Amino acid sequence: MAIQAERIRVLAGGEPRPGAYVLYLMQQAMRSRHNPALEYAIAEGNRLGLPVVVGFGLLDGGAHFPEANARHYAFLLEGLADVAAGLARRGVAFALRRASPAEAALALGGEAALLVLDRGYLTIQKRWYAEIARGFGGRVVQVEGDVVVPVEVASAKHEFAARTLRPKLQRAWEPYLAPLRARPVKHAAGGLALESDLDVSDPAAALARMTLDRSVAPVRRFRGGEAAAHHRLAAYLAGPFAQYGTVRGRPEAGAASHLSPYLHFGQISPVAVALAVRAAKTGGPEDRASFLEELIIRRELAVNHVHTNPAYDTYEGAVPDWARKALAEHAGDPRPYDYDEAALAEGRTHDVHWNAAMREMRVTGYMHNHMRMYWGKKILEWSPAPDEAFRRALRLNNRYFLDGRDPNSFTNVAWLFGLHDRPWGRREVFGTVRYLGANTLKKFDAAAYLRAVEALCEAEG
Ligand SMILES: Cc1cc2nc3c(=O)[nH]c(=O)nc-3n(C[C@H](O)[C@H](O)[C@H](O)COP(=O)(O)OP(=O)(O)OC[C@H]3O[C@@H](n4cnc5c(N)ncnc54)[C@H](O)[C@@H]3O)c2cc1C
Repeated sequence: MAIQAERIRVLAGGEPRPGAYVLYLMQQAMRSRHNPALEYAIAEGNRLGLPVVVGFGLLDGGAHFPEANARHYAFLLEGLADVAAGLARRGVAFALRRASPAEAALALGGEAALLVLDRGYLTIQKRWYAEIARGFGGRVVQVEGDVVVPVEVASAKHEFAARTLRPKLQRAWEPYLAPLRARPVKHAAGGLALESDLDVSDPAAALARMTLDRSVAPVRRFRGGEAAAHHRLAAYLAGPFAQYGTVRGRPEAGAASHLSPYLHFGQISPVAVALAVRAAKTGGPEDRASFLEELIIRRELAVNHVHTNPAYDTYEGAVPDWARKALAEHAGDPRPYDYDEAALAEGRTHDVHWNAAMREMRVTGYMHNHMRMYWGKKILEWSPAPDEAFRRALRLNNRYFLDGRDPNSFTNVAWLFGLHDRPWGRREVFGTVRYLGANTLKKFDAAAYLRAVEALCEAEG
């Protein structure tokens, strides 16, 4: 199947110039399969009689993502080892530069006939793409591969809630839910002498060579890379998926896919996941519909939010007026508990279930959606002010979750404070913003959840 035209945007026009290769600067879609930007670069290379080079810019910790730490970099480097090996098998070169993505693109771009980009939606990513389009001096094409429905096709405006985006996505998605053929590479890159600044074939050694925050350790629970992602997807569809429709809200039931870290790092394509879910022999219509609701509608609602609201990472910019007003009216209410951020991060509250959720996140890098909602709502309840609660929730989210710093992170943290939601009954601290209390814990086997967290944390050693 060809790459849909709506996925392709020309950021800098003109014909390809004379050059030694087609350069694809990989930034969002860190995979060698089911990657429209890569397939586009290969098709262009074949047409122009040129090999393809995949460039990657990697900066030491903190330079652009202050919350990123050894946990995230370990996962990313495991992914890059897979990428480099997968590309080599296809005859595509891989060159890593210890530089920002924009600097890497421009450094490797001197000999490129054409530059291809993939697409993410965070402000920092948009800045890189603009810098590249300005600085390259030739044709730059961006290919959007980490959403099912291209963001501008889905909606031209900031959507009010899932219910307003859902019909638009459902009307639009069919043509985009199509498999992507891996094109044969006609001009292998074997003859190009391009060294990488960091050898990613041994991810642990590469990690040791980087300067970064090591206070948050890599986890055993998730191994990075497209091979691990596809293995996890296959195992999931063979078993737990069959219960998704009925027990997806139960954190202890094991019905979630745990694919979010792979989706965040672009190690698996959402289209490939959706197609596999549709084709799965297990599960019924309810499981399929429920999973696609989360994977496409909720996930792409988050993309819509960060894409159309540049202030997505601030309380003032991301939380709707009605909710900020309601929270301000209750800013003076006494808090039932008032913890500082260290007490929260270390899971030292009066609430054993909350502490367990925080421990699961801190030690293993993941938490079930149901517990994330409870976890975040309590941060609002137990912090001195809503804007401070927003910053705390976001900092903890992005520091400990492997899937942190994602459009989903910013959007779901803002949801805690009323984004994409409606007013509910008024109560202390929350005003008319939705409250979650002890009842949340009665909807599943909370004791079993505590045992599961204990086992998961023990397995981390
Ligand atoms: C306070 C809070 C913070 C969150 N922070 C993050 C975050 O940092 N990164 C992140 O990826 N998700 C975040 N989420 C959304 C959601 O909890 C996770 O995506 C999900 O739990 C990941 O687990 P899974 O892959 O096993 O999900 P599954 O249940 O297997 O779902 C499949 C996929 O659908 C998408 N999805 C599921 N639930 C949601 C949702 N509520 N919103 C948007 N997409 C969804 C994800 O891509 C997920 O991988 C947060 C939710 C809340 C309430």
